[in-house]
Amino acid sequence: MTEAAPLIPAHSWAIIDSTLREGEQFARGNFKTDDKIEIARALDAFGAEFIELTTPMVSAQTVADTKKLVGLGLRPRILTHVRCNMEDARRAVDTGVHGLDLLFGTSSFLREFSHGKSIEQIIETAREVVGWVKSQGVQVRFSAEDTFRSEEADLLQVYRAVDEIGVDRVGLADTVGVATPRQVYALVREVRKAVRCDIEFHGHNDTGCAVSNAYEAIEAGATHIDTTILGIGERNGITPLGGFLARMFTFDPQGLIEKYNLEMLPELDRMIARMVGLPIPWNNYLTGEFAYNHKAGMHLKAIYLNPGAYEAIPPGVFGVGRRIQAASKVTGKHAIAYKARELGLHYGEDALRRVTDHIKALAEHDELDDAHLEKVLREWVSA
Ligand SMILES: CC(=O)SCCNC(=O)CCNC(=O)[C@H](O)C(C)(C)COP(=O)(O)OP(=O)(O)OC[C@H]1O[C@@H](n2cnc3c(N)ncnc32)[C@H](O)[C@@H]1OP(=O)(O)O
Ligand SMILES: O=C(O)CCC(=O)C(=O)O
Ligand SMILES: [Mg+2]
Repeated sequence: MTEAAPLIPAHSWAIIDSTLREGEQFARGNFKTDDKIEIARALDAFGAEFIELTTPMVSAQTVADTKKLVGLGLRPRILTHVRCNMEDARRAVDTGVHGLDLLFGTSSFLREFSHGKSIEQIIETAREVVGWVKSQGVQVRFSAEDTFRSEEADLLQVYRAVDEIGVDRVGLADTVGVATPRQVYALVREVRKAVRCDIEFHGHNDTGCAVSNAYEAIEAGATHIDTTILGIGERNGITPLGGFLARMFTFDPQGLIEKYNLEMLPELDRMIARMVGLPIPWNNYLTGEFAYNHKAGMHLKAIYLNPGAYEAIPPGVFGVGRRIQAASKVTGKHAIAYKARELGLHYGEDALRRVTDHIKALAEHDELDDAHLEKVLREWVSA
């Protein structure tokens, strides 16, 4: 019997990691040349398909860093994120990057308060800029910034036009993190019907939907997802690499294992936490301190028999360990018996009930660590 094809095969989408672009817009993101090299090399070792860099318009240092990163000859394709105008495009192509991620705001907010251009002017400018970038043999993506507060008719007009001009991808950006998963699915579906090129999704996390929105985008036909390590970015950030991988792992575990060096995730998260001077959040996807902490008696009974009973994703695949917290007021006799057996101790049924109740009572008042639990278990046997 052949295995059923995965619901969403891992080879149907790629990661554009924007830690070195969106991540530089994070409150504490201010990467120096050496940091950028370390991040880019780590993303290469991990297997990210694309690395997006901040526009070279920022500074001479950014131009120099961009050239240096391109010169490393890494496997991920190096992209830079630039406004849709000829000056920025020329400066970007001069750095030797493999692709330009162009953007132009299409919502009334951005047309009125940012660049002041009409939809017709946006298309006219895109024609000139995209045409020129393509003529230089460089990949190009065109994104409608603030997509989900733009008029659908305007979006389709813009996307169809840039598709005809010859972009490699169009981008949908949930710039203020307002889109719902259903909206993302519906709009990507419409865009999928309207263009032949690839489709990229960039989602902010203001309303907590960045991972689900990225997933819905893929389900609807998107081919590229923007992530950053730990989700760093403007305000509270974008789709985190780890959260996105956790989501996608459940559909095609083997595909992800073959595509990426998943065991590197804790190292990537620690690297960025160190560089931005913040701890990894305790509840972070996969790598948070308590992401694999098991505590309740009912859970522990089953976990000892088969960890899959209370884990969607085996932690070892992502280089993470599990923690069994057996000594608490919510523990149960199976967990205590298991802990005792590990110490070579065995209790009859009555003794097990009594020692379990004793531990639960102690834990009502005090935090019990493993050493304290061991002491209680040993004393109970000799008492
Ligand atoms: C949602 C996002 O994350 S979008 C990406 C945001 N990234 C960045 O801003 C990159 C870092 N930015 C910078 O270093 C600077 O903003 C620069 C170098 C790009 C521009 O700096 P300045 O010339 O000082 O302009 P400033 O930042 O104040 O204003 C933005 C300018 O970009 C224009 N602009 C905004 N969006 C676009 C666009 N998509 N295409 C072309 N021009 C645009 C605005 O109209 C404004 O131009 P104006 O001076 O003619 O009014
Ligand atoms: O270029 C894009 O698609 C995304 C730009 C961006 O960071 C955003 O809109 O939040
Ligand atoms: Mg963004």
